Amino acid sequence: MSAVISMAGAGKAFDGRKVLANVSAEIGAAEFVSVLGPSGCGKSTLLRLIAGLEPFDDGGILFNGAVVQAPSPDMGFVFQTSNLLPWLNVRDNLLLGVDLDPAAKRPDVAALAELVETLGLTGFEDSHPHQLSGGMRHRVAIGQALARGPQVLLMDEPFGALDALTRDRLNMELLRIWQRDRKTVLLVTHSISEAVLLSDRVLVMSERPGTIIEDVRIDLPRPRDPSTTREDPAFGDYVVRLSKLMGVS
Ligand SMILES: Nc1ncnc2c1ncn2[C@@H]1O[C@H](COP(=O)(O)OP(=O)(O)OP(=O)(O)O)[C@@H](O)[C@H]1O
Repeated sequence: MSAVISMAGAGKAFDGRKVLANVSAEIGAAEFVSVLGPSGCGKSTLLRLIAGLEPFDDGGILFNGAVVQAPSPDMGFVFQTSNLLPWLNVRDNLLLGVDLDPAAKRPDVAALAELVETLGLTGFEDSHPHQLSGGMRHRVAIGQALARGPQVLLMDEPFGALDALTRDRLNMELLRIWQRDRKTVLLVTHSISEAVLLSDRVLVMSERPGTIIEDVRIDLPRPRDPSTTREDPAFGDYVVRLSKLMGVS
């Protein structure tokens, strides 16, 4: 496996308090990896270190073999709360990150139409955020990250605030995009079942200072689908195993 993201003994402290300690893991090309861990263990911080939004203190974090020192256009970031600007329509919101970054390549008309189609937003290009459902707004936020054509998608609890049905739908759309484009995805989630449903591997973190205590490979057949995959007894076994590791069963 050629590592796209490689962490070796990475650590981070804020105001002298250790948040992350000795984090080591490798994430390969086109892998879908989720991160689970107790609240406050440093999951968002870890994603921000990988994204180059925050410097790490100890160890190393490499992206395609180079030390991460600053954000890269090859990494797209989807935050917990979306970054949509209310006065811009869907099209302009999708292009926001590209337009703000002189190094980013603007998708042409055909590529933008394809992105809108992939996101299920065709016909809503001229709508403004207040005219969209919560799920649609989340899809625009994912689209903002995809518009730059990144190799890696870093997602920080992007579906946390959504109802179960919308969450299932967006999970399926995410899997479809991932399967089609073979992107590397690193997803922070609080949902054990979401992590099992989507991932090739689940990294389980300890209490703060967070470190990776388990790397669980999810050997469920693909393509996956919420209803059939959840009926697979192996799915339940993974959920039980991860719940035990998380101390919630
Ligand atoms: N910029 C910062 N300055 C100071 N402390 C910070 C900063 N960012 C995060 N922290 C602290 O680091 C710890 C880890 O925060 P982080 O958001 O990474 O955890 P998390 O695992 O993502 O939490 P949650 O699951 O609740 O979203 C928390 O105690 C938080 O207060």
